[in-house]
Amino acid sequence: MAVSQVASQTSSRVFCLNGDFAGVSSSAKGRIISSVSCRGGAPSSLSSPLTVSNSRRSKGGRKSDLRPRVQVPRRAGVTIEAVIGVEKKVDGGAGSKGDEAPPVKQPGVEAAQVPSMDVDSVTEAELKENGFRSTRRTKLVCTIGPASCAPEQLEALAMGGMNVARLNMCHGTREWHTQVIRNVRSLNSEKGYSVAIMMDTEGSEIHMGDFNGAPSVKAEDGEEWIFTVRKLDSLPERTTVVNYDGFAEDVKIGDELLVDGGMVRFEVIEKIGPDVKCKCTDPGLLLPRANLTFWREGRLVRERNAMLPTISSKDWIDIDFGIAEGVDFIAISFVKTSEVIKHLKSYINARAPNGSIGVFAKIESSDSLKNLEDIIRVSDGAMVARGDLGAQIPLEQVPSVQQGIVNVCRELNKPVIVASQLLESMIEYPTPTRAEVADVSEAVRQRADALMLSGESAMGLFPEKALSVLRTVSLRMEEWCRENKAHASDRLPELSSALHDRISENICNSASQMANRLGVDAIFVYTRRGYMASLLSRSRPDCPIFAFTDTQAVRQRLNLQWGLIPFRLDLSGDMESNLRRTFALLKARGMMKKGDLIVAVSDISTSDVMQSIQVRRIP
Ligand SMILES: Nc1ncnc2c1ncn2[C@@H]1O[C@H](COP(=O)(O)OP(=O)(O)OP(=O)(O)O)[C@@H](O)[C@H]1O
Ligand SMILES: CC(=O)C(=O)O
Ligand SMILES: [K+]
Ligand SMILES: [Mg+2]
Repeated sequence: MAVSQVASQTSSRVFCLNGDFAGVSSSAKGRIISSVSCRGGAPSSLSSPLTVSNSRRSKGGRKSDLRPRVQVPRRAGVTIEAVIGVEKKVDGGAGSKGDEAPPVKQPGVEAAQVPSMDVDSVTEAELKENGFRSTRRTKLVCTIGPASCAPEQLEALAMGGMNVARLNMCHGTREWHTQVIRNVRSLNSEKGYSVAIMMDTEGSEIHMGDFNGAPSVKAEDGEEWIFTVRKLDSLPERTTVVNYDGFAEDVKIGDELLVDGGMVRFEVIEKIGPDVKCKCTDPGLLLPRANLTFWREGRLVRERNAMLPTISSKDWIDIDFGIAEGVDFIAISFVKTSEVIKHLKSYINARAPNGSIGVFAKIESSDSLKNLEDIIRVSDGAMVARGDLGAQIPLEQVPSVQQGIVNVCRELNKPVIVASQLLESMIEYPTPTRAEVADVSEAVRQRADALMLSGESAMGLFPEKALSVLRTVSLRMEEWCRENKAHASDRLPELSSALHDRISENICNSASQMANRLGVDAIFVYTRRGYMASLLSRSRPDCPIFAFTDTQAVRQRLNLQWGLIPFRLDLSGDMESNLRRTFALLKARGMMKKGDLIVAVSDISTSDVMQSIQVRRIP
């Protein structure tokens, strides 16, 4: 389809307010019909014809020293360097309504009229201290447990950069979870953090019980243990309960039982009614409710497990609890097909305002790998749950599968969390192994949206130290990637075939590319549903993305996406007014200063200019 056809079909035109924009040929002055491609052909969509010839970057801090060739003085003293927009014709008029000045208000006055712009207080402090460019792009998730549930422990994690608190419904009582949610919420409201909450379902996995309240129990080599399906109030020594009633019936003598994917191993030696006697063949620490898989003749026994529902009746009760508590994300364990995600999403939509809870698919079974694309397509994001995944597929396949899942998520524009054992040794020790640092770095280099701590923050001795390792390793690797232009040749396939979405996608890809070439300080996006913000995040630009949205739920959900700094702000339909107000508020709070250069895009369209890219210098 030719560009002109596209344009006529949508009554859209591409224009450039400032025809002298650097690098644009003079023949294109005034109207650049082809400057933003609305056509297919993914790779080329990333290489916008807008080549900016005089893009220069200074060494220190990489602040751009690009001077506008023509500065068009505009309203309220704001300098517009360039505007490139896709205009939606509403009334057949030729002019852009964007040129019509809305009522001019002084920035200071507006700031006073709009008292609040909410942004995470830790991010705000980092921005002020280190400047835009050095903010962390990779998001951090902490599993909350006995080592991190008290208000002061949660606050230490929030201060340390926790973006999302994860509650694993395998553990803890309803009261305990309610209290943790309450603690996080009060920290957010009292101290200005914006920690989101993720609920992780138990799923129909087979796991051990608790050990009379002990944090862990050692199983020694050659020891005989009883695995029982009896409901015991108090456990005799070397005994554990198994939560799955069919267990004693299903296992066979000679089967191997793997605890947490092989951290500890047992061999079945005798069946005695509801009890199964096993010998420890690989010693190690047994954690409460550790996951169990059983293997026969070198193969995982899956038939029984496969019969169990992905969402158990207990999970549905937990999900109702999550909806009632207004959690931001629900992660579903042991997803096998896309059907269960679709079903859950319609269940949630019928009970909670549309889209306010993000549904994440945990990829941790071989079934989920078979249906990976379908599952991710219908989910709001995914988790590479390497703990259980490593028990279901050979361990040596986990790294390449991880890279594959991260790639699919990026292609389909879904946030992805890399989880489990990132810093496992830090459960007990204050420093990580070199191999763990390499593993964390690799996930950052793969450009996963988020990294997750499990036992390290839930029941380890050093939750804050573990979080700080994730933070510093992420920052360093992100910097390395930028310095080495490690991702300059990344190609993303086109996401959608619907024209409106393709325009958004091309606008965002081009905006990111312009931002990189111009070396701007930040990209601003004004977005109601967060879609444009996610598209910008997907293109992984060199600078941070400030995402302004008017709903708290969207702001919380953007917390989990790479490179986004979400702000909650009342938005008007007029882009110019949004921009001026944001500049004033950010300057007043010391988060930006005169002369900073930004690229701005928007999907807010109450006026007839739908989507546009602007390059602005802060007045
Ligand atoms: N709410 C909690 N209460 C007590 N202990 C917890 C809690 N949450 C986690 N833990 C402890 O931390 C360990 C690791 O936590 P996590 O929830 O990530 O486990 P996991 O078994 O990897 O996850 P999953 O069950 O989803 O596969 C658990 O084995 C458990 O000992
Ligand atoms: C996080 C999780 O569920 C796993 O790694 O198995
Ligand atoms: K779980
Ligand atoms: Mg798991």
